[in-house]
Amino acid sequence: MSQHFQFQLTATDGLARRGEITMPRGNVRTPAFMPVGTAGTVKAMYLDQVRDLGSDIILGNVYHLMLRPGAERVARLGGLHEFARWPHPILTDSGGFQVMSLAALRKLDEKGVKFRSHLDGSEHALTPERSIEIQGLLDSDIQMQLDECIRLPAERAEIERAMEMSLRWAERCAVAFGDQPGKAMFGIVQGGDLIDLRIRSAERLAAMDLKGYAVGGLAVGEPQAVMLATLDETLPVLPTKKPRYLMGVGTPQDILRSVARGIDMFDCVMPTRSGRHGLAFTRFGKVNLKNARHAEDSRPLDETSDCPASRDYSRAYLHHLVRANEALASMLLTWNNLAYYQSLMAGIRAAIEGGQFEAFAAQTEEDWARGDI
Ligand SMILES: O=c1[nH]cnc2c(CCNCC3CCCCC3)c3[nH]c(NCc4cccs4)nc3cc12
Repeated sequence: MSQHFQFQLTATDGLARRGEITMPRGNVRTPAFMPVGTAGTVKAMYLDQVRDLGSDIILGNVYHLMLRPGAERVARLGGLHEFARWPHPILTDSGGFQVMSLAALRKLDEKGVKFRSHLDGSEHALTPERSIEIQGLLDSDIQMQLDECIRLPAERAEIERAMEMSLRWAERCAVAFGDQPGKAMFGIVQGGDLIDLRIRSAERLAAMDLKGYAVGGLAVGEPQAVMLATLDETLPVLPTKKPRYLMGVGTPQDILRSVARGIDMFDCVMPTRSGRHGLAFTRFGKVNLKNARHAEDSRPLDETSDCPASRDYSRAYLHHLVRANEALASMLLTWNNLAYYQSLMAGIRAAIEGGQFEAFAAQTEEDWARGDI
């Protein structure tokens, strides 16, 4: 623990980095996968389980929490850590991305974004200043700037307008955040799939000397090759000694290939959301437990796992639970999927420490290629 937000690189292997973020509430081993804890909970999990799987940090969601129960109410109740009984680090998003994908009747301009709640139609406004204020009320350890993420494909003019506005919003967020030694505010690189705009965005954010940098505007419909090529061009422009966070990514393969390019932090709804839809991630690929072929398969998902959900329950039972739409299906498959993601991250961290990352990545991808066993 440290009273200040600090990031140390402890090993590198090619462009892959092993590091540690130290904060007052605890340390985050990188490369790190951050489970999505939307409204102060990782759906279908107890947070003690999430912790026991090796999660050092979870995500909190401004959009949901500002609408319900409200940021001021969470603050009155002691902040998000106290409210959700998660005493470890929390990274909160700005709320902007979800406004653009969930809210009704949105109006976005230089000031910020006005929208109506998808819950009760009430009017709300998110400005850079209000987003940082809300993240402060939640007592978030790592706060994200408000940005505008453009879905791809898009016209250059549109991508440039959103990228430039996101840079101005980064400045406003940095001013609103001020100087909070034990916390961090991360900027977000935008620029779509246009390399010159990506470089301009990264250079201007690097000049702001922020405590960490996210790469946004990816995993929004572009091919994986475009995402990876964008990382190849963007990451060299960002400071080496600051954490890099690739937002919304991704599949196990996306994670491996992004770590290989120098990404330190990931968040993705995939393991939790797909677990609720009957999909299991295993070392040998994905298993769709809705499929009738599992109806009499007495094997567990992975007998070598130390996670009970992966080791102790037959696929036949899991198939039955999924077909019966039982709550236990979501619980066991979310548990399995997060266990798999965190074991992948632990393997990645160990491989970088041992200078074996390339071999680890190749073997892992080969295991998946064996397909659905
Ligand atoms: O530029 C971006 N700026 C801000 N957020 C982004 C996000 C959301 C990251 N997860 C937030 C979580 C906060 C807590 C609740 C859950 C989300 C992205 N997600 C994706 N792809 C995955 C996608 C998911 C859905 C559509 S694309 N690309 C993203 C790009 C940006």
